[in-house]
Amino acid sequence: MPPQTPIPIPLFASTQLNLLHEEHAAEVSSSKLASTAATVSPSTRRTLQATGYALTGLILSQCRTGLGGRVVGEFAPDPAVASEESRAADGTPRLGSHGIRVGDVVRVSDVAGAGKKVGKDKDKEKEKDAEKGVEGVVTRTGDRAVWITFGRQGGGGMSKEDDEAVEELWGKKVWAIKLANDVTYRRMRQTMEKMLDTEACGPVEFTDPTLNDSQKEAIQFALASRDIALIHGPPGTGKTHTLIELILQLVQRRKRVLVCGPSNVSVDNIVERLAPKKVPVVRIGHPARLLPSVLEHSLEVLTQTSDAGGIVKDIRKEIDDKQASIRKTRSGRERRGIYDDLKLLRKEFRERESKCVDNLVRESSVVLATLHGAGGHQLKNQKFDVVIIDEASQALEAQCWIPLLGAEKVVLAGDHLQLPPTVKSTGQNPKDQTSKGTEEKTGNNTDTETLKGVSLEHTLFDRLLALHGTGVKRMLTTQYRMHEKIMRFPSDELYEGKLMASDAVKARLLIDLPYEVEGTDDTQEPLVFWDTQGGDFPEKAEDEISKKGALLGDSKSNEMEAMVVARHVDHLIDAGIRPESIAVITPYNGQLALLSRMLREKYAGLELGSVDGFQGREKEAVVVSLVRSNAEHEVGFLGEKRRLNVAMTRPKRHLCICGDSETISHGSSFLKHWMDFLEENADLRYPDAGDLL
Ligand SMILES: Nc1ncnc2c1ncn2[C@@H]1O[C@H](COP(=O)(O)OP(=O)(O)OP(=O)(O)O)[C@@H](O)[C@H]1O
Repeated sequence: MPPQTPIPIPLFASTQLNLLHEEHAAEVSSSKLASTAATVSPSTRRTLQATGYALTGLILSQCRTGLGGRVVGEFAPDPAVASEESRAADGTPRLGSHGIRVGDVVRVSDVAGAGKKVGKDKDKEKEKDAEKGVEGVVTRTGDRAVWITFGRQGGGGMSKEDDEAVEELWGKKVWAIKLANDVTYRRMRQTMEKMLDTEACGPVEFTDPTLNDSQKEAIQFALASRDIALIHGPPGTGKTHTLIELILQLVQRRKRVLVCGPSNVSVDNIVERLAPKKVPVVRIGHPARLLPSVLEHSLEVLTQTSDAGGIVKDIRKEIDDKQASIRKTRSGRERRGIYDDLKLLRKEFRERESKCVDNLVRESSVVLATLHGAGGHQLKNQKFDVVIIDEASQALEAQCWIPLLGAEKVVLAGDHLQLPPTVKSTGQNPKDQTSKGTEEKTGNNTDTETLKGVSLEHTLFDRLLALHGTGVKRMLTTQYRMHEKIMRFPSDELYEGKLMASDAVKARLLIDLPYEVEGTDDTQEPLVFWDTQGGDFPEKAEDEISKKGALLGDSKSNEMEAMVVARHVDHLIDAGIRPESIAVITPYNGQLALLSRMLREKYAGLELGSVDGFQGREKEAVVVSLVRSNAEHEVGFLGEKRRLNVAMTRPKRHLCICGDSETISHGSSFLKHWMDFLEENADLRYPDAGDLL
């Protein structure tokens, strides 16, 4: 696949089909007008001419017999109605501008009776007469005439009726109107449908009975697509779950699949879930970086353990023995001889190993690697029918192209409404860099987004969506993580209200956890908002220092708000919630440092992290500290809705937001909606600054 992706054929074909349908409908409506020609007034006929549908004010000036015995009629402007301006210098009338072209199917009929008011029955008769007209194909157009060939399209010559109908036209004022060209339309449609006849994925027998409808549809869509399919998986909707079934379906269809992800964890996650399905898989990558649970599938381990690895094992032993024999040899000449042997053995070893690796990879229908790893020597010259990229909206576009070059078809799974890959300053055009702190730069602020108009944060997933529209993707719509109330806002605001909470999770509360939890205001409430508005919880600018002591830029913190967070955590823990079921997240490193000082030692197991770092994770209860509270109503990179989306979609049973609604609601319309939503739907609480101190 070249880097500049051409429009995928199915998409092209389906778009063309839609356009053809519209075109055909327009043509049909104009031909309907033709069938009511008797009631078409001269002015309507002129309008039809002006819009390219008709040619009026004609007379039949000549007739001759053309190929196949068909009659070719020459139609010239009626000299009686042609205006002075429309005449040539010698006085011959000209046709004037019109939209009738060679190849158009037209009906030529008598204009007599047009525009006359007649009784209902007579009206119908006139319509019938007019319908009689005669159909033909425009075979030539000129300045002073058009030539229309009559007779059936597709062979058969002239019928008696056609002959008579043409005969009738002599001496009459006639007009020609374009008809819906059914033959041409049908041919074009058939061609487009053939292009759409993707791989005829046929009925799919799903191996996993738990798949929901949107997951099944996404799988069918991906199987049927010829070159590109995007699977859009909002938080907790089972992207990976869906990909596993897709891989199994592809294997059943004897397709060779390369599965990639931006990180080792993302790839291992799939290996782990695929392995129990008894599909032979090979995981490429350094064993030291793989999860222990997937090691047995690693290429390096397989080279030693599989049958194919036997030939390598033998020679390895020979090398070891030779090496040992060096020590026992005194004679220099003998030693040199052994060294020579060793050299040859090592060469042989490398050759055998590379052959073994090659065979192992070649024989496995599912190969897994990170995007980066897919560029390694093991996959050189390997061809795959389908490349699947999980977490594609977390990967840089350039990375995605590593496995894609040479791929026939790609399936990308991701969610472009969560955060894109983190791009440090190295990825940015120096001209675009501002004096702002690092945190504000890694966000998607408009001033940091561009790299001479191109942003590294703009992923392939984004680009394909922008290029081809939503027709190229299918969205998974049932989520298996959040309580219904936690899901509501992100669903309505970002996912067109299409998310549904599965029955298993939609009403789950902390109090229902499988260990003893006390029923409190918090453990029985999925959504809490501690609103710090009023100016008593002001933010503070903080220098952010790197581990090596360098000044990275400024961050923000909010000590009073941190106390609200800490108190909420205290309450959760007092009610029996285990620290490991809780996460405290914040977009600002300054605040994270502060919260860590307050909570890390107090509650071992409690997770503290940045919003960005928590993407892809989940917890039973999540407390979010928004930090920003200032008279200027500045919200910094809280303005990035994908960051807020990540923050608010991490919890399963309880989400607690701490922030200043006054400052935050001024940040963007998204933030305003969110604050309004929380005010109406959350358990709204106002902390007392005096109480906390
Ligand atoms: N059809 C289903 N029926 C029941 N549970 C499901 C179904 N699909 C997914 N799940 C569950 O939903 C959870 C999330 O699934 P998975 O890890 O595949 O989602 P994901 O979209 O890759 O996750 P993330 O949102 O973290 O990217 C898992 O616990 C999985 O078992």
